[in-house]
Amino acid sequence: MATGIHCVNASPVASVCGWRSLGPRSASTGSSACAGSATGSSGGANAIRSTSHVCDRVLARDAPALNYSCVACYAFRLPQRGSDIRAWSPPLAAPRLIRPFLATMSSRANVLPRSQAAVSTAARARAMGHQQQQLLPQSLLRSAATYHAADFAGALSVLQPYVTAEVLQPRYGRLRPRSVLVNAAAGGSTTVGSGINPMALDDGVTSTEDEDDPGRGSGSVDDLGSSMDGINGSISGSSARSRSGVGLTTKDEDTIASIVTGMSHGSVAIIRVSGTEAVSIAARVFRPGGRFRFGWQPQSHRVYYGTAVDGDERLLDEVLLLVMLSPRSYTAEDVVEFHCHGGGVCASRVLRSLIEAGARPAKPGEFTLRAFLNGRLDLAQAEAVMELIGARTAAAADSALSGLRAGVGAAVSDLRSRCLDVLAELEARLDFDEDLPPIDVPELKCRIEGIQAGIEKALRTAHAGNLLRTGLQVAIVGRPNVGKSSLLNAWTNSDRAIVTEVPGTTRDVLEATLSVGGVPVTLLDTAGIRQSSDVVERIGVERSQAAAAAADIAIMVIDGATGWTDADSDIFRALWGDGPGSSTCKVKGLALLVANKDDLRVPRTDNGVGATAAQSRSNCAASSACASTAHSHGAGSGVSAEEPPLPLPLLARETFAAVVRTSASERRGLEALDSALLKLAGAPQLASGGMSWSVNERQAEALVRSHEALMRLAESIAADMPLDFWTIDLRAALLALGEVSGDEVAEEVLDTVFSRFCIGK
Ligand SMILES: Nc1nc2c(ncn2[C@@H]2O[C@H](COP(=O)(O)OP(=O)(O)OP(=O)(O)O)[C@@H](O)[C@H]2O)c(=O)[nH]1
Ligand SMILES: [Mg+2]
Repeated sequence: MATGIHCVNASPVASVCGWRSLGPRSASTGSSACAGSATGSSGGANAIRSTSHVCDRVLARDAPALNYSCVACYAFRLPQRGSDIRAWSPPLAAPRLIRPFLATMSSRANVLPRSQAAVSTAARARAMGHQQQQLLPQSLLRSAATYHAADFAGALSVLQPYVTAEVLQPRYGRLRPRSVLVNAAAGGSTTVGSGINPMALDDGVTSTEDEDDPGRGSGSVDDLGSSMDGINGSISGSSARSRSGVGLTTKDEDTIASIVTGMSHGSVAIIRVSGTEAVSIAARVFRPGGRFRFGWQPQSHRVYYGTAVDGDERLLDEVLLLVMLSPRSYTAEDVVEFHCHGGGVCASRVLRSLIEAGARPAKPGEFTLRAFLNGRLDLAQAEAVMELIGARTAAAADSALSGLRAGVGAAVSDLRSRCLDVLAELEARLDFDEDLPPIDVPELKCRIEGIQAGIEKALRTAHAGNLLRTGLQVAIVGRPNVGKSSLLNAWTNSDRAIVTEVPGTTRDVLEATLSVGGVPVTLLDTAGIRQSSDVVERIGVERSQAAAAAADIAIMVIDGATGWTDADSDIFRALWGDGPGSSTCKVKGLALLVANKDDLRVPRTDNGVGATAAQSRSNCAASSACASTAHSHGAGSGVSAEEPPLPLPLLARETFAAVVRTSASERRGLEALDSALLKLAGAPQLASGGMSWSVNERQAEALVRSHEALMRLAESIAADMPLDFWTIDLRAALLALGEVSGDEVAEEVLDTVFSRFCIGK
């Protein structure tokens, strides 16, 4: 026996798993007199002595059996010896930190001498599915927090039986948190007699209730979450209190309510109520109809018909009530939804009545925040919810859905766990250098490069993801009458813009939206640019130039039948050129050239006759008679590929990334325009629907930091720096990866993320 950590080994569950054998010298060294039984069964004073002992050993790094506690200290940010234990609050998203803990456990088992049982425990821990592991965190964290009030050895002693019990118990429903705790306590953990009884803080879910309630103990995954909630609730409250007064991310016990369907004039409006009091508050407002009129005991995932009333029993609306009890709800809390008549008035009245009955109006993003804090979603998934709600195209929604289904989180968790594996190996060398074979540096480098490649792969999704989220603003500019408004109408398949043969028809900037290969595009039709004495037209021209300068992509339209003219050169000089004639509004973004009215162009022949003919017809370019004649001549397909290149001044040729021939009146060349736009925007694969999840700006920034830290690590390895330096960079990489999923994230970041949500989300 080495330390208080080994107290757990005495627990029936843990000893079955061979936990004791994980430390190489645990059985033989006998380096401490602080046996397990002393920590747990003899109560507070011994526990504290034991804790000090454990701390000493962690700091001295001389106790092999404490490797796991090092990892847990790191994962749970347990305080160092001497720090005020009361100031500790678990990291906000610590629930998911247990996964790295498990991963490390596994990798330790790979590098350290161990028993066969330990290997199989570790292997099974690794084999545990993502969802199962997600169930562990909250209860572990919160239980750990309770025990932590006494000492962190106690906290770890709670973690271990959970982990081992989870490994051993494929049927989660058979596992009762209380019984596990009792096991831990009986096995010598610090709980009993430590002065803090975690059950005393319980939200009233006693083990008897758990045992008796078939709905909560039927063995499903959800049921475990439910039964653990009693424990969870207690510590969440205390940890929340310790963070009180800070931003939105403070988890509180209020029951919140909000209209979640917006105030539009739909036929149905939904009000969501979430929190421990959701059912009782709803019961004060809801009057069931039919056979429930004389007695109503709401059951989860049932819909009830009835009415909503105010405090004076005045009828507010006829409603449907949907009950979703914890943890099988969006927030993992008790949730009740009122489905009212739409139109705003009914829902507002019912919401007011719910607030009078004790609910608090939800803040923006608070439902999703609770889902995150309760371990229902990771941070990347929470962000995906926001993206899904705000998606403007089907491709953007698909990408958000893919993120919501743990796309980003899973990929980053995998990278993180690989980082932890490497870290575990390095730390093992720091702890037991003399016992272990030297590090295989080429193999280590290879693993680090693999992680970097994974980060780079995730980063490659950032640009296309950003395009899907924010879309593109595209301004159409050119001289009057070249067909800008016609092009906007044809492209958006609408009659949005007025089209006439009178030059100067469009006077102001006009907007229309469309999806180009899944990218939401905002098209801006502008007034034709020319010198004018008309004050209104002059203002219109100024706005055209400003729109072109501000857009992501400027499309300059010319008359494809006449080709490039001097008037086009003037506009080009004004928008792209320097010196005389250039405007103050310069186009800095990307540029395309569209040669419209291609139906009027006479194809060039080898002797150039066509060009002359087209030139001679330029005066009637706008007339429909000419258009039909040109068409009968079999004007081009709209794509310049098989056509001779359009003669352009050198500077223009260098400025425009592509030249596309179109006929707005015949709706030709629009696919070529789509492709050119996507290619220019850097997302050609979007057109083929080849986009799944993508990282957003915040996640990309964290991934870049992580990549940089791994680069530094590679440099440290190349420079043959001491191992300690390697671990510093590796920890930095881990920290940055943890920010993506929210495993390790500052409260301010959470506030920023969730404040972008709107009310009711
Ligand atoms: N034959 C032919 N005529 C076109 C085409 N596109 C536009 N036109 C005609 O050209 C004329 C001007 O079209 P608009 O779309 O109003 O041109 P605009 O560039 O918006 O003009 P302003 O608003 O004055 O700047 C109309 O008579 C259109 O029918 C085309 O592709 N082929
Ligand atoms: Mg126009």
